[in-house]
Amino acid sequence: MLDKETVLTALNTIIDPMSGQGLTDAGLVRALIVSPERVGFMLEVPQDRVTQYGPIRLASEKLLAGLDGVKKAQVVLTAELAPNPQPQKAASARLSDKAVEDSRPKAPVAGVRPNHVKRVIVVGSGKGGVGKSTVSLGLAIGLQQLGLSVGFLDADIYGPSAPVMLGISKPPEFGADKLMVPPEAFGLKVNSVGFLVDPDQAMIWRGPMASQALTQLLTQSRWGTAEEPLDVLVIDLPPGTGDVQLTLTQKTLIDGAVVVSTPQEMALSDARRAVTLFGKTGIEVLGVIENMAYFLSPDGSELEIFGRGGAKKMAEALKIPFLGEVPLDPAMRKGCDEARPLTALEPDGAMASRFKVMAQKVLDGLWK
Ligand SMILES: Nc1ncnc2c1ncn2[C@@H]1O[C@H](COP(=O)(O)OP(=O)(O)OP(=O)(O)O)[C@@H](O)[C@H]1O
Repeated sequence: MLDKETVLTALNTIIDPMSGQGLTDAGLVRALIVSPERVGFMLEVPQDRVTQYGPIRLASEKLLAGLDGVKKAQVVLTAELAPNPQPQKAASARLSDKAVEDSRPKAPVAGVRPNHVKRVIVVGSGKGGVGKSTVSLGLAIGLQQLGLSVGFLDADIYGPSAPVMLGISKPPEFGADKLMVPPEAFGLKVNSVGFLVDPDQAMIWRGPMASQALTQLLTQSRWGTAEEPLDVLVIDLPPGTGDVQLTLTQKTLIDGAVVVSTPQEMALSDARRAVTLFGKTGIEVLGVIENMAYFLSPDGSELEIFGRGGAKKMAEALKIPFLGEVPLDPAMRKGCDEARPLTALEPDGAMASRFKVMAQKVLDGLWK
């Protein structure tokens, strides 16, 4: 089986035109993924040099494709972080149908990206209790298992769950730079509104107070450094489409959103509202996930307890990607309650594979 060392050594034979060093030594090989399905990395270069590196991208892809045992090679050319503030991404061409006008990303919104974070995604749901936090965490772990550095911000003021799901009891400490240092759990950098306040108090926060606390968690946490920026920050939003979600999505430069729903019509109509909210704030919806799609019974049959397929149909109707379904799995519930996330503990298990596939789709949407 091919390993990362071999790939890095091979890539070092390609010379970076700027530094004269091999690509690996020059630090240009980022987010390297070596899996049985594919080998790939992000070639991260200064913004004004992107065109110059086109041939290097092609040469790297060709080299990877020629390595023994590689089925698919993919090199994504990306510009280094620009200073804040940056304009929000332009509207997506995919949401063009008149019928889904409301869910289209509108005019670009200026927002601030947290320092040293390359991409920010939000995970939302219209309705509470659909498993948004469970799915957000699964996606964050999936992205990390694909080789990225990942942060997880639990912004759910109505029910912060990261401290319990990940077993973190101590709030973050402050560094010399007066920034919060997010504690690490299962390879993720984690911060949560639950570390700042008693959850019972958070429930009764008025909109502006809650928004301010969330902005603080976002911008005053040391997610990454200039030398080691964070690849992706996953934000678990509070359920619904109220002021808090609106303010957060307007003030922050967000690269994409994922919407979680269960199959029932009630949950779906709320999920549609969440898609609309993202559209209004100029955020591209990277996809929809159907949680609790079915229950796999011990005899192997798939029981569709809440119905199945509604989220996929909704995604098709709104012309947004469907990322996949997550079955009801008691081991998943138990893992969350006991701070033993199933997909982190069983990285080769069926549930982890499912989340890796969805994380890959998110990744493809973020770095297209
Ligand atoms: N696919 C699943 N299989 C089994 N249990 C699940 C699954 N998804 C979520 N759960 C369980 O359902 C409960 C609610 O999930 P979670 O807290 O993730 O929902 P939420 O949408 O974030 O809720 P809230 O809106 O209250 O923040 C939790 O006990 C969780 O472990």
